[in-house]
Amino acid sequence: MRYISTRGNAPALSFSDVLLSGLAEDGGLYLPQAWPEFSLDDWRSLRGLPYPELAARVMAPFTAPDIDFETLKSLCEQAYAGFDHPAIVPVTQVEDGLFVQELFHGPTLAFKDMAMQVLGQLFEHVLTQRNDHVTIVGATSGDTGSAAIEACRGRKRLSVIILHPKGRTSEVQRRQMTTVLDPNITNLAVEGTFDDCQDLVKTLFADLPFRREMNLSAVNSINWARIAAQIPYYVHAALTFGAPEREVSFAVPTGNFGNILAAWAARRMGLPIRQLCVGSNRNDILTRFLNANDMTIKGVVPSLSPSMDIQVSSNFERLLFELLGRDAAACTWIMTGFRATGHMDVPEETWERARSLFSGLALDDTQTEAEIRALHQKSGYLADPHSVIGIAAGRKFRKPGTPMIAEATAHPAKFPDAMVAATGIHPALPVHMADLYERRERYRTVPATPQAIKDAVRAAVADCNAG
Ligand SMILES: Cc1ncc(COP(=O)(O)O)c(C=O)c1O
Ligand SMILES: N[C@@H](CCOP(=O)(O)O)C(=O)O
Repeated sequence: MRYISTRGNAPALSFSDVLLSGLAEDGGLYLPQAWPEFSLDDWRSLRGLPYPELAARVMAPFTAPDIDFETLKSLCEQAYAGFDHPAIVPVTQVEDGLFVQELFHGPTLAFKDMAMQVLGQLFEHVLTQRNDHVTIVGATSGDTGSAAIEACRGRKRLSVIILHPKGRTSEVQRRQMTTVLDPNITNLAVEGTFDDCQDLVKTLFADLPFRREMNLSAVNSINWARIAAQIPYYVHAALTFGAPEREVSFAVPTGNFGNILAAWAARRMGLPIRQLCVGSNRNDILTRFLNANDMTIKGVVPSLSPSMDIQVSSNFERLLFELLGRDAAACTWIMTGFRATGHMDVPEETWERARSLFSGLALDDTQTEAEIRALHQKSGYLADPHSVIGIAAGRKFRKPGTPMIAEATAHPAKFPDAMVAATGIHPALPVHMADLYERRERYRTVPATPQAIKDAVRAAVADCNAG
């Protein structure tokens, strides 16, 4: 498979090159040159497979010919070996016609592990083949960072620098990152929001001399490999409910638009998905867009679901490119205008196309807390402040006869304060994290300027080489 940029001005690359480069050199995001399409029989042949094999079969068209199927299968088996549930992505019913697929059974208790554990294996495999080293610079609002750190710690061919917004993650999320002391891991607490962190990462990638000097790579969902590894769980859930003979719908708590874009990709590959429901918190730009074609940045406000405190949803660009009929010039024009003005001018017919498939619901903190409490009282299910927003969106938009599957993206133990406030229950951390509050932390606070981040990246790589 070859990949093209949404901005149309970067060379087409193979999977391995896309994995290592992350963002396209023209500032765009990579997408497959042609979408693989699975036949009804292809979908049926995946039924009953162990999750790692299913994941490899779904990802294989994206990674070929660079990675052969047996290698990919073995990498997926290693990636999911440490998950604490035999089904990897178990599904539970919470209400009539409303189900929850739990994506938080990996080492850092969030859905990011689903892709990041695979990425860790892929990086190791490709870099060993090429005898190369990359510097990963990533931005996190709380979960990507720890998942990336866990997947990459101790790997000699990777230096990892993670930017988190200072004081805007939960304490568990911060400690999951800052207590990892391996020499190839650096944590930067940035004086700004997640959007600032993400923008700084993109600025570093746009500085081509720096990018080449440091051999920069990405672990955020701007890296296509992340999206590719998030598609299989939608396939797994749909097959469980009778696909391809029966349609299903999904509801996804959404921030950077990566998770729900993976669901859209599964649909584009032929999986019968009826509706895609976006759940937002007070940072409701996506819901405002879907409801009123109002994609205007209003500034990020802290919420009970910090990982979704995002206003610039990077992966929306991939959807936009597709909805525009892959018109890279139009996509570039709209994205450049968005960056300059903070308002995205989406043509009416493009918006209508988005609305025909996606619906959006936003909950503020009071509503989120009430939803956690009500769901727990009615069904006994304890959902974290992110997952519950997806569940509420699923309930609102569910159509009779079509199962609605809401994605549970984080374990409630990552957000104890919100859980106690809503239910009085303090969910326990798993045994491997039981001493998290006693572990030593290491991070540096930096201003939100490109120069400060560049200096910190150079210093981190030099330290790593010296160590
Ligand atoms: C727990 C949790 N839920 C939801 C989201 C939003 O997912 P996405 O950014 O893929 O839209 C995130 C962060 O990305 C998250 O960490
Ligand atoms: N919510 C994320 C933000 C980054 O999203 P990504 O999927 O693009 O890595 C986080 O928890 O860091």
